[in-house]
Parts: sequence; C-alpha cells; structure tokens
Amino acid sequence: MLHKIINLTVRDVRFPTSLQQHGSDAMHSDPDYSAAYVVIDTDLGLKGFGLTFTLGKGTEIVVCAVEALAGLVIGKPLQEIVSDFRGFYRLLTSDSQMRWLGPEKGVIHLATAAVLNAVWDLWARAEGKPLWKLLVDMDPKQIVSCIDFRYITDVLTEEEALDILVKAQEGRQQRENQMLKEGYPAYTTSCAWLGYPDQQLQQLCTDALKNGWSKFKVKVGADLEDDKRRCRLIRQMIGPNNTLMIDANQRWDVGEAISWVSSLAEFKPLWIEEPTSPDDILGHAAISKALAPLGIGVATGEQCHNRVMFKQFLQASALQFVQIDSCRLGSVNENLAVLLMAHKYQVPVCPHAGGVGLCELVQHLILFDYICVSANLHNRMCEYVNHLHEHFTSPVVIRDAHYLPPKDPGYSCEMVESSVKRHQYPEGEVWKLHRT
Ligand SMILES: C[C@H](O)[C@@H](O)[C@@H](O)[C@H](O)C(=O)O
Ligand SMILES: [Mg+2]
Repeated sequence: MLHKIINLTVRDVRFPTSLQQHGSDAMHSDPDYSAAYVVIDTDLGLKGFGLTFTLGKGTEIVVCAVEALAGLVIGKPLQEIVSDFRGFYRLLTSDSQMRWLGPEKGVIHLATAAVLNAVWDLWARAEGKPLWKLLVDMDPKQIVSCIDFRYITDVLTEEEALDILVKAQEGRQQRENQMLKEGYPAYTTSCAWLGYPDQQLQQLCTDALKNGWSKFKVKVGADLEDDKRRCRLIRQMIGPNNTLMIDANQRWDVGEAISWVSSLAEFKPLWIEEPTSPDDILGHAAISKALAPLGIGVATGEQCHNRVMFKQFLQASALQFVQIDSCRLGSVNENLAVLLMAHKYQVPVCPHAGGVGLCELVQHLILFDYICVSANLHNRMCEYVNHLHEHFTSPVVIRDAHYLPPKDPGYSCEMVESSVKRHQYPEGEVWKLHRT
C-alpha cells in the first residue's frame, strides 16, 4: 500500500469491428470498438490498468481529457487515495476549471472513469485480490466511504446505504460460494447485431443455443418490417420459454417508441432498451407506463451519464431494468451509489457490457451486487458479447452462459501489450493496413 503513483500514460486503441458490422445498431452503423487505455506506474513497480470504452474517432478526444486529469493523480500515494476515496473522486470530478466540461457527464466523465478504473485496478492488485473480492471483503463503512453522496441524499443517505449493506451481510458467504460454483447468469447480444444478414443470425443463434444460451438480445429500430422478420426468426428458434430482449439504441420519439414496440409485442420481449433519448426521463416514464400492460419493461443505462440521472429514472418509475456501465459512470465509486439506489427501489440491475473490455470490468460489479447488496437473481442477468476478449491478459470466463468469478488480482483491465501496439491509432499495424 506504500505505492506512490509516479506516471500515467493513455493510448488510443481501436479495433476495426465495423468492417464486419459487429456492434452495429439503429444509431451506430459503423462502430469501431475502441478504448482510451490508461496505465499507471508506481515507484515500487506495481502498475494499474484502466480504460473507458468509446467508438473510433471519439477516442482521441477522450485521450486528451485523460491527459488533462493526469496531473491530479501523479504524485499521489495509493494509501492517501483509498483512505479518502470519496475525496479523491471529488477531486477528479470537481476540479474548478474542468468541471465546466461536464459536470460528471460526457467526455470528461468517460475520462474520469478510465483514470479511476486504473486506480481501482491498482488497489486490487496491491491487495492481491480480484476487484469483486476486494469489494466483498470490505467493511460496509469502507464501501460507503468511497461514494460521493452529493446530489443523491434526497433518495439515499449515507446511513441508509450503510444499513442496506449491513443487512445484506447475512448469507454473504453462501452467495459467494454459489457464485464461485455456478457463476453469474448472462445473456448474449452476439447473435443479432443490426447489420447481420438473416442467415448469419440463424447460424449464430443455432450455435448459441447449442452452447447453453437461453437469453438473447436483438437490435431493432431501423425498419419495422425488418424488425418483425428478425424477431419472428429468433423467437421461432429459441421457442416460447427462452428470453428475448430488444434494443433500439435511442432511435425513436416517445410516441413512435410506444407504437413500434406495441407492434413487436407478439414476440414477447422482456424489455425494450433505450427506446428514446437517454436523457429523456419523463419520456421513458411515459413509455414504461404505456408498455406495462403488454408485459414489456424499459431498460436503459449504457448512456445514462451519472448517479443523478439514475436517481431521477428511479424516482419517476421510468425504467424497470437498470443497466449500469463500468466506463460511463465515474468508475466503481459511482456504480456503488447506483447499485444501492436500485436496491432501495427494488429495480433489478442488468449491466451493460460488450464493447471492448466492458464484460471484463462489469462482471466484478455485478458479483459484488449479488453477494453484498441485492441477494437476488430474479430477472437479473449480465450482458455478454463474444468479441475482443483475446486482447486481455485475464479474459472473462463463461461457462454454461454464466460469468465465472475472475481469479486474478485486479479489475481485469490489462490488455495484451502486443494487441495494444497493433491496434494503437493511427500508428498500429492494423490501422496502417486499413488505410492502404
Ligand atoms: C454500439 C454498441 O455496439 C451498442 O450497440 C451496444 O453497446 C448495445 O447498445 C448493447 O446494449 O450492447
Ligand atoms: Mg444497448
């Protein structure tokens, strides 16, 4: 714990996923999964690795923002940071000049996530534990001391948070054992990206069923007839008892969302994800209300930029599934706040993952949620996408459609150095090839 941070580097790492339409949806037709990848060096040689997820061109802007934050981190002993993590979170998010860029949203908040993810990784490594286990072993008081309660005390006070955590101590060991044995349930988005032709959809779905997957997400929102055909195809293949979810990635206005999703109700989706602007809380509430009689919930969160937004979504009954994101919110600190608020409102958390590295990171948070907060698996599952795991030194392990708890110390953010070099933009080999 005597490690002092002496340097922070950030690199622009991009994968040309758009070439094969991996990751495509109704709003992002050519996503190149990318990361602003951070490495923290300490005086004793231990390193911390962190990232935030972005798409292609956006990465260079996030890299600049990380560089702007670096000065707040370099020179700090790890012990000083973690003994007042709330204070350190505030230092990063409340810098009196840089907060004008957010506050706590957009590019500057993505950068905060990348930096803090690296600090959490460093802490877990210093303790020799995977991050989920570091959190599980923490005293509830220490967990609460990592959270910035500013702006949420009207819904969740520090005392209430502590109370939730203390109550959930009962049965903690059994739940940890259960997770180690069975893993955390997952669903797959890999079968049905918007740009995939029907034949590919069919093949991927056949393979996924064979591999034990029972919950499937389909991209919708560009063309209603296409959506009907694709949903029918998937529903027919998976049968009436498996789970189907649909995701429109913010394509519609409120009224349009209600009528479009009503036309897809016959396929019995569990949820419609991001039906409209991610900022439109009351719009989501109207959609939730209209779709409730059809048995369809509203899910959102991958672009819900901070705990204040989540607070209001919960207050307004505007979502029925909370999709936390390890890189959109201000790292573990802010995610803890959202997990606790979701618990208070008894709304299930189903994390957003995929991208590059998001599965690796968020699995730690949802394991903590089950073991130490929610103690509940009903209607809960973590997203899984089967791309780019080979670029990580501790890739996710999936068995029978469940995430098995990571064993290596840290936050699973470290990338294979040769992959980083090859994919660095613009000088990496992969990008030289694509430009010629
Ligand atoms: C551009 C990305 O692939 C998104 O489509 C993706 O994150 C998606 O919304 C998801 O829920 O996985
Ligand atoms: Mg989505």
